[in-house]
Amino acid sequence: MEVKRVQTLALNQLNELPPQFVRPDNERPENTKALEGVNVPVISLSQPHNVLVTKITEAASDWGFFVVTDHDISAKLIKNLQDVGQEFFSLPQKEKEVYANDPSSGKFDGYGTKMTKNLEEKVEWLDYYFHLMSPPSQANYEMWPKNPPSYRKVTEEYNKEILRVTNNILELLSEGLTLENSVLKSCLGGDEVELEMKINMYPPCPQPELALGVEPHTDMSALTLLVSNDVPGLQVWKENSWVAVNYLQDALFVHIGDQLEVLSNGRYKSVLHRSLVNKERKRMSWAVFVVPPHEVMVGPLPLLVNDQNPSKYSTKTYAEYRYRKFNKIPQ
Ligand SMILES: O=C(O)CCC(=O)C(=O)O
Ligand SMILES: [Fe+2]
Repeated sequence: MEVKRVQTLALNQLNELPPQFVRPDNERPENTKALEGVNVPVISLSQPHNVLVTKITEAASDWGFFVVTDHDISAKLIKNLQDVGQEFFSLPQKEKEVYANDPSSGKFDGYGTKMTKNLEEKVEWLDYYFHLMSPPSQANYEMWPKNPPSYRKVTEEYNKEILRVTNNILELLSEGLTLENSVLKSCLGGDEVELEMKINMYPPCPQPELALGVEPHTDMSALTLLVSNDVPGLQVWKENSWVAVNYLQDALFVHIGDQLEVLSNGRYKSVLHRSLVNKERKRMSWAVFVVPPHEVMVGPLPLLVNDQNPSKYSTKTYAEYRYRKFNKIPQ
């Protein structure tokens, strides 16, 4: 079935947002404004180890979100990643459609646009590109963009760097639970841990106050590490309000996802977040989801469960978790 892309729709210079994108009153950005004067935690990875563990642990418990600086991923590499992603989305529509995915038949990799499942469900103002990056033995390079030609080289390099930062953050978060620093990584499959890339492309939107880029959700990953272009839009939920995440050049936006909330038995919070869109400018973001292989069982770590802290979550394979989340079946 042919899918109408948001990018194609946006090219028509619409004055009005088509009705399938118009959110109900209580979801509209104009009625759910972000708190002023509150800022998300920003954490430099180059500070003394003990301070770093404390800060990351606090941010993961209080916010489920933090911004990371001094991660040593070069500005040049981030720029290259953004360039190849932008170049892909600038290709003629026909060339992009070659990579079209089809989630309804289990083909998640490729170029996609989320569609309504029923009449009430509103559509998000974005197109995306999704593919597995890591481990290399599992990646299906056929489903990676072949144009621009440097897409693969740049993305493989970014994959290596993001894996290094992921390992570092997982060690710090393990220590924050007073566990050996290797524990969280091994719960996620050790060297088999998977990294998925999702490039989000939010075209300029005629009435951004009525629409959402991505609707409120928590990520089903363990961690998500995201960079965006210089158009702000991400908001995180904190104590009953939205808090806008300011753009910070070359910083990584780190989200705690559902799998770390489960493993930590609720000590770390999977952050509720959403993204807004912009009237004049396109917004783009590059989200890397850190997930366990599908067959890995994930549940609260036995060391964190005792009489005072009974288990709050059931243990199941990541595949089962994912299936339930996609189909909105309670976990
Ligand atoms: O674009 C963003 O900043 C957020 C995207 C997001 O939450 C997601 O892709 O899961
Ligand atoms: Fe997300």
